[in-house]
Amino acid sequence: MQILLSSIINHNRKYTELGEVATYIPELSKANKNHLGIYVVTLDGEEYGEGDFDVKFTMQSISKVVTLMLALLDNGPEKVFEKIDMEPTADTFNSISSLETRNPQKPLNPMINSGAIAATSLIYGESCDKKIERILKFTRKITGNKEIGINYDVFRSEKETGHRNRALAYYMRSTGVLTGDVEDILDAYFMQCSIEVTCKDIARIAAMLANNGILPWSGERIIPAQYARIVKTIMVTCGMYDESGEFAVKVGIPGKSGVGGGIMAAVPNRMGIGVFGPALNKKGNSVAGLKVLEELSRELDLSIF
Ligand SMILES: NC(=O)CC[C@H](N)C(=O)O
Repeated sequence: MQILLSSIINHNRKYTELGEVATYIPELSKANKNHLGIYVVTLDGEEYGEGDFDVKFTMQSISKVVTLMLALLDNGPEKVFEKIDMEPTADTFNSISSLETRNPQKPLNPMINSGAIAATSLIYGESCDKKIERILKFTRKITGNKEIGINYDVFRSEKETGHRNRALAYYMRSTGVLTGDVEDILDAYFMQCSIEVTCKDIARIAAMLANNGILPWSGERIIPAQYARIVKTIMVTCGMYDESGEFAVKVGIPGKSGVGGGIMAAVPNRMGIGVFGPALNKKGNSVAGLKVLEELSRELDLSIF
């Protein structure tokens, strides 16, 4: 496995040249576009890291999986899916149009920004501080990494420039999807996106999902198997935004990407994978990260289809 991962990282690094680091959140533009790393956690207890697997990056949209799990634990699936739909979209992750044209009362799914902001609003805790404290605690528990925290430079950068998310949130406030203080909900959303991790951390979250909600290394149940199934299904249909179809065909693993360059992939009953490469394609997914997962899936026959 180590040799395989090393060769995959080495010959896919050239693809980092084909993408660009995100600049719409100014702080993210400081990333090194040539970084590429992978970490694998198998369910029988083996771990492998290659390339830039220990470089820190912010979760960005990968955090949407964490907050969906917590929203499910807090409210149950019925209440969550009364507020947020579970339908894929062919629009971009920050699209506004579908909110009005499809169903003003329901963002399309929890993996795009509108649905994720709604999911964050459902997390128990009357203020941003309370919600984020619980999100951090939950993330530390799943990853086993007590050091996990927020990159406040990225948080401030997004808070200052996140007008599009602000537009989505105020629109949802007007249609009753959100209740309460919109800025406070947005702060919680921007903070969850700014949680700093490495490939290892997201591989561990993926391993728990791959293991149907149980931490493979301790046997501790984090979420019911039914919630793990819901989350993995939504990752398949919506996790790579408007590239989810192509990802399902080429990689075939429940995955979730973020504009920080991370991709988290949960191979049911086999392994959790964390990939990092901040050079992104036009859809906001890691260019070389996709290539790495495509090759690994082919080599180890990981597609669930
Ligand atoms: N695709 C992403 O990773 C988007 C997350 C980012 N924080 C945003 O809201 O725009």
